Amino acid sequence: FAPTHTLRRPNLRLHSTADNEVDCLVIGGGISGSTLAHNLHRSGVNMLLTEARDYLGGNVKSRKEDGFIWEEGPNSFATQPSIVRIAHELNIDDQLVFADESLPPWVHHNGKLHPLPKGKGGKGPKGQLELVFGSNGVLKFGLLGDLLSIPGTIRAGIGAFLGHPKAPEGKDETIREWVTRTLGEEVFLRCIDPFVSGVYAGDPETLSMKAALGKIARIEKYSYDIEWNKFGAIFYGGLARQVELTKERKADPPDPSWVDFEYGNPGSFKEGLSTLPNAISEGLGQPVGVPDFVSGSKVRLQWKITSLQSDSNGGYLATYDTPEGEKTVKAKTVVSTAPAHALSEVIRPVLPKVSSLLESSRKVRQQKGIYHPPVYAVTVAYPKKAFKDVELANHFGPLRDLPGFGSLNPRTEGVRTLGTLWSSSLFPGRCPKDYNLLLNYIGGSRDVGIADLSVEEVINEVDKGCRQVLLKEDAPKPKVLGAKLWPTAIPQYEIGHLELMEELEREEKNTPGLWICGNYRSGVAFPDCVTFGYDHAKVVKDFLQK
Ligand SMILES: Cc1cc2nc3c(=O)[nH]c(=O)nc-3n(C[C@H](O)[C@H](O)[C@H](O)COP(=O)(O)OP(=O)(O)OC[C@H]3O[C@@H](n4cnc5c(N)ncnc54)[C@H](O)[C@@H]3O)c2cc1C
Ligand SMILES: C=Cc1c2[nH]c(c1C)Cc1[nH]c(c(CCC(=O)O)c1C)Cc1[nH]c(c(C)c1CCC(=O)O)Cc1[nH]c(c(C)c1C=C)C2
Repeated sequence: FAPTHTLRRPNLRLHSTADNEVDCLVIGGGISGSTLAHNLHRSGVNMLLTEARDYLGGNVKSRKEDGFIWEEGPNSFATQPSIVRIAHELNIDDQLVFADESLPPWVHHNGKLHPLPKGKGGKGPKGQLELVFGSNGVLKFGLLGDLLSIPGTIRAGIGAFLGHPKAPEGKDETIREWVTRTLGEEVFLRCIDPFVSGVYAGDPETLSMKAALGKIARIEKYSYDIEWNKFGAIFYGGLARQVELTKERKADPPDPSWVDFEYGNPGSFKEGLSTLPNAISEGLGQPVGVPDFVSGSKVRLQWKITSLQSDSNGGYLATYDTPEGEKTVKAKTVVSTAPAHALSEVIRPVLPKVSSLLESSRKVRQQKGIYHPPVYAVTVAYPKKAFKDVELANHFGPLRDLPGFGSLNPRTEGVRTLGTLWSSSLFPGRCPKDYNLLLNYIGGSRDVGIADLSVEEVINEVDKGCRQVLLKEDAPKPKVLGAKLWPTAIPQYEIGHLELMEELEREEKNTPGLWICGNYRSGVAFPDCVTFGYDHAKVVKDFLQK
């Protein structure tokens, strides 16, 4: 094929042949890229998966040591069919573990823990209105302990059952604006603010409601769509969403050969989430723990893409920095799943406009691009006897048993840690019996200074937070298992995000066979990434067949 070179890169090597030639090149071996590669390979596409790090999984990284199993990145997934399907295909379905569905998330308020409502089987809090969003966009109504005051409950009740002011025409509302308009300030501060921390580590004053919590934002539209409700009372929208969801699930039921699962139930694998990318790696011919070139493998580790250009045959030529020096790959189609901030320079030759749209997609705030704040994941263990001697509300039992998903700290409560996952309560075998294992997330959009602290300082902050919420005053120092900084952790779907994505889609039409994807486009949740891998493989296959 014809040599490719541009004036912008005078030092570019001229290639008479590429080191590899494939039908589909996948850039980035996180959960999005590896599941895509698995599906492409399975459907017979000649593909290559390239990853800058020395392992597959991206920010999914499970560790095991001294009788403890813990996660450095995501903790669990809300189970969806795409996960059960891929586990079945990879023959790791016997490794799947699901948490007890009735374990609620708790919110720390006024020195006490308050349970948030859970789906079926939960011991529903008693006393006040329960009004909480599930991430699938279903509003759960019921009774909510004493987390809300009586005026707060009345305000939420009016918004939920009677109606609320309409959104200003055409405005991209922030999460804070949307929630205070529909349900009031108190629901925002005590329920939604911590929920936003627990998903985006984000700032509800800059996140776009439609972009970040689109499924929930749509319940307002559903409520207006219902003829007999003219005031937007979102309860009816919640019902409409539930009906829609039930229809969707009936239309596409799980395969009878898959293991039984409950939609949305927190899940993982016995040895942690890395089980999935590890199984994909093995399936693609790259043994786990071997970062070097393996003959016949469909994976290249430690390959960092530096440039992507069009070639004269309508395909693409990718250049990589690798341990063996510069390498090139010629591909009919290319899918990038690398983070936006890693990609903007790479795609400048093919998509200059998208390149500048994504230009500042990193740690700097208030610029173009997609903001990715830093988050520390700190795993610590304390002996069970170090936990406060208190009984939890709603007959959940003693705090030391940690009967829950975890605890969230609203920004109003003076605890720096955003939230603590009660890892050893969720899945079996995560730590010795006399310990509780806690995964703490600290930092995020509202606390970017966390990245400037020393590891010891971060661990001290986490220990202090655990003492404020969970531990006795005389609790011993924790056993620290891991403290991992993700400098650009989770893409923030801020005001203007949807417009940016629309522009990306328009520009992408100029480069057939090249797709710029990732968790900043198809959703940040682990199951969203797995579903993307399944859906996008079909898009690539269709394109290649045409
Ligand atoms: C701390 C944390 C906790 C989370 N908790 C949860 C949770 O509990 N549940 C949940 O559902 N979701 C959670 N998430 C979100 C979810 O884990 C992520 O959205 C998901 O793992 C992203 O996968 P990805 O493949 O899209 O991106 P990534 O994992 O970022 O993968 C992108 C890959 O591209 C590679 N790359 C970068 N530059 C280049 C280059 N130049 N050349 C080649 N490769 C390159 C990177 O090394 C990386 O492996 C969490 C995320 C974080 C950070
Ligand atoms: C406090 C900080 C964080 C906690 N988790 C995350 C952060 C930043 C990251 C995260 N957690 C979830 C997602 C996916 C979102 C989705 O749409 O499903 C992300 C990006 C999952 C999640 N987190 C909470 C719930 C209820 C869920 C969905 C269920 C599941 O995946 O099993 C709430 C929650 N997050 C954290 C805590 C301590 C907590 C509740 C107590 C930590």
